[in-house]
Amino acid sequence: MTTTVHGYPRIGPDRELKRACEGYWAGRIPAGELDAVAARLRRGVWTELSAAGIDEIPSNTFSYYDHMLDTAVLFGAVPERFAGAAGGAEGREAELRTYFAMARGSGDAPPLEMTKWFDTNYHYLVPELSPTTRPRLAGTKPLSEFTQAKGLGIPTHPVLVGPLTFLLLAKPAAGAPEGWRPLDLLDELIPCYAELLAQLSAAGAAVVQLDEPVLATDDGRAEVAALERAYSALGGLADRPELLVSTYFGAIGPGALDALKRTPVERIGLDLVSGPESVADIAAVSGLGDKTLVAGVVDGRNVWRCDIAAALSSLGALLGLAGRVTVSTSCSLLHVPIDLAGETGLDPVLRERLAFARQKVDEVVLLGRALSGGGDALAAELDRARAAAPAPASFRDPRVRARLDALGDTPARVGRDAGDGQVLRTTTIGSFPQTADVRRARADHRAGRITTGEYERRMRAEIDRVIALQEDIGLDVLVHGEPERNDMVQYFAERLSGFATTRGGWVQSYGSRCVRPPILYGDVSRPEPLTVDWITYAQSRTDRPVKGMLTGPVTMLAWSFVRDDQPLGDTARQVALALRDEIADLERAGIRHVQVDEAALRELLPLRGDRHAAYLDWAIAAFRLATSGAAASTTVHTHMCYSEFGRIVGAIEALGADVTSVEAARSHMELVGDLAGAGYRRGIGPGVYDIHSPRVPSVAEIEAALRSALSAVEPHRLWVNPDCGLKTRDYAQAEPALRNMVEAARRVRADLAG
Ligand SMILES: Nc1nc2c(c(=O)[nH]1)N[C@@H](CNc1ccc(C(=O)N[C@@H](CCC(=O)N[C@@H](CCC(=O)N[C@@H](CCC(=O)O)C(=O)O)C(=O)O)C(=O)O)cc1)CN2
Ligand code: MET
Ligand SMILES: [Zn+2]
Repeated sequence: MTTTVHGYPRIGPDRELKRACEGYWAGRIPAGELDAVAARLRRGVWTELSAAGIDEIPSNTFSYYDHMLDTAVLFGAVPERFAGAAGGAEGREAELRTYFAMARGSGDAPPLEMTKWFDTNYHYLVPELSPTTRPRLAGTKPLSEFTQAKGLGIPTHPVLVGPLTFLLLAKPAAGAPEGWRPLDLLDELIPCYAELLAQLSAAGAAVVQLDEPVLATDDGRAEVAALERAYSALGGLADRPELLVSTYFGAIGPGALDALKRTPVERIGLDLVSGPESVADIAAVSGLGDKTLVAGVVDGRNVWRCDIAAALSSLGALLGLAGRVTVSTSCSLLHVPIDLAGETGLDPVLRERLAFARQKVDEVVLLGRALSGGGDALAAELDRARAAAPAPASFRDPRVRARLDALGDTPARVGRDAGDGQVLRTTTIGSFPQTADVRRARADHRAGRITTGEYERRMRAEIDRVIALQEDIGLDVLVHGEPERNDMVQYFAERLSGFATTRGGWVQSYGSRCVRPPILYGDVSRPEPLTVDWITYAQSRTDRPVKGMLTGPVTMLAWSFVRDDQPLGDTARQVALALRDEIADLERAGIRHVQVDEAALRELLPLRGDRHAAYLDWAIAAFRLATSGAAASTTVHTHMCYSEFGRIVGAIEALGADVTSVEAARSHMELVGDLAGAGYRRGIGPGVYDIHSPRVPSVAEIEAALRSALSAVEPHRLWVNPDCGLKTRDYAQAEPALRNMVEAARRVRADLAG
C-alpha cells in the first residue's frame, strides 16, 4: 500500500512567499532573492513530506502566483498586450515581470481575469486563448522543479494541470469568433504535453500527475469524448512516465470513469470525500481492472481529523476493485492551513479534533501503514479518534436551537426603497484601504504594545478620516471603512460563540493574499453587539447616512471551516439569527442603511446543476432570516463578488434586499440586463470599475458604463459604486477613482435632469 498527497501549501509556514513576492513587486528584493526563497520553500515541503513517510511526493505544486497562470505561460499562451511588460529587462527578470504583469496588470495592460477555483476561496487567473493561439512548450518549470528535488535526493512526481481542465477553464480572448471554444485547441495542445512528458521521463520522472478537477463539474462531464481522446493520445506515447489522472471536488460519474478506464493511463485519482458515490461508480464500471486507484480518503478541504476507522473500511472495500490502491488526500492540501502545532491558543477539546495539512499527511501515512499490516500505531490512533468522536455537549446551545425552532421560516421582506426622488445614488462597498498604519496598530495591539483604548482611538481617527474624505468626494451613502476588521469573516468569527479563530492558520486566497478561515465548530450565538459601536461612531460624524456593514450567513460559512455533523442550512440559520439581532440593534441605534455581504453566494453554488435548487433554498432562507426583521424604512443592501451570475439571477430577487451591488465592470453591464430579464425589480449597483486592479478609471469610461446600465434599469434603481471593497488598494488609487466615479454620476444625472 503506497501513499501520496495531491499537493501541499506553497506559501510557506510563515507566509514567506507573500513577503518575498510583495518585496519583489515593491522593488525591495531582486529576482535572485525571490527565486532563492522559492527554492527554499519547495525544499522545505519535499523534505517534510519525505520525512513524514509519504511514498510519492508531488513536485510542481509550487507557484509564484497561481498554477493556472503557470500553465498558460508553460504553453506559451501569453496575450499580445504583455509583449512590452518586461520593459527592457532580460533573462529571468524579464520572465518574472511578464508573469506578474499577467497576474497584476502593468501600464495599460489589464491583468488576466481572476475567478474562483471551483467552489473554493482560491482564485485562479483565466487563460485567454483564441484560434490564433499556437500552443507550444515554452517553459521548463515542471522539469526544473523535478530536477531540483532530484538533486536533493527526493524523487517526485510532477503535477500538471490536465489539458481538459486547462482548456475548459480558459476563456476565448476578445475577438475570438462566436462559437469558438478553447477546447478546440485540444489536438494542438496534446503534442505539447507529449513533449513535456518525454522531457520529464528523460529526466527520471516515473509518474506524472495530471489534475482534472473539471470532471467534477457539469461542463467537464459533458466532455467525455474529449477526455478519452486526450488520454488515449497521451497514454499511447512510447516515451512517457506512468500517468495519474487525478480528479477532485466531486465524483466524475461512471461515464468519465469508464472513458478513463478505456485509456492506457495507469492510475486514476478519485475524491471519496466530496464524491462518496464514486465507490458505486467504480462498481458500476466493474472495477478499474489492473489500474491503480488513488483513493482520496483524507479530506483536503476541511480541518476535521480523519475518521480513521471509516476510512479504513472504505479503503478495504476498494481493494478488490482496482489493481492497486494508493492512499491519498481528497484534493491538494492547498486549501487548509499548514500546521496545527503552532495553534496553542485553541481549546484543547477542539484542537484534539483538528488536522491541518501537516497532520493530514500523518493520517495518510498511518492509513497506508495500517493497510500494509502495521496494526500497532493504529490501535493507539483508533482509540484517540474514538475518544474525540462525538461532538461534546459543550458545543451545543439549546437556547439557539429553541429560538430558531420558534421562528420557523421567514418570508422575504417587502422593501420600500423607491429612491425618495434621488437617482444614481453613489456609495462604496464597505472597506477603504487598509493602510500599513491600520495593520500595524492591530499588530501592536495584539502584541500588547498598545492598549485597547489606544487601538480604539486610532481606529476612530481612521473612521474620521474616511468619513471626511467621503463627504469631500461627495458620496451619498457613506461607510465607516472597516478599519477595525482584520478580515470580513474573521472579524465576526472572533466575536461570535461557536467559532474559533487561529493565530497563524493562513490559506492562500489569491497571489500573495491570504486568509485565516475561522473554524465553525459549535452552535453559533452573539454574546454582544458586533459592530454597533463603530457604526454609530461613524454616523455621529456626518449628516449623511452611514451603512452598517455585516457579513452574511452563506459567506461566513463559505470562508470558514464548518462543522460537518449537521446540514449547512441548519448552521447558516444560526449565523443568520445572530445577524438578525445585530440588525435590530443597528436600527435601534438610528442606522438607516444596512448591508449584508453575500460575497460568496455564487462560490458555494454546487458544481453540479442538479444540486443548485437545494443549495439556493437554504442560502436564500438564511439571508431572509437575517434581514426580514428590518423595518420597511431601513434600506437593506447586499453585495456579491464576481460576474458569473447567470445561474443565480433568480435567487438575487428572492433574497429580498432593496439594493444589490455586484461586480459587473468586466462584463460590460450585461448583468443589469440579465437581472431585469429575470424580473428583478429592486435597486442594483453594477460595479462601475474594477477595484482588483491599481488602474484609475476615467470619468468617461464610468460614464459610459452608467449610460449602458440605464438602458436596462430606471435611474432611481441604479446605484453607482465600485465592484468590491477598497481594502486591497491604496489611497493614491482609491481616491481619484472615487472622485471620477462621483463626477461621472453627476454628469449623467445632469443629463437626466436637463
Ligand atoms: N475571507 C475572505 N475571503 C475572501 C475575501 C475576503 O475579504 N475575505 N475577498 C475576496 C478576495 N480574497 C481576499 C483574501 C485576502 C485578502 C487580504 O487582504 N488578506 C490580507 C490579510 C488580511 C488579514 O487577516 N489581516 C490581519 C493580519 C495582517 C498581517 O499580516 N499582519 C502582520 C503584521 C502587520 C504589519 O506589521 O504591517 C502579521 O501578522 O505578520 C490584520 O489586518 O490584522 C493579506 O493577505 O495581506 C483580500 C482579498 C474573496 N475571498
Ligand atoms: C469580498 S466582498 C467585500 C465586502 C466588504 N464589505 C468590503 O468592502 O471589503
Ligand atoms: Zn466583493
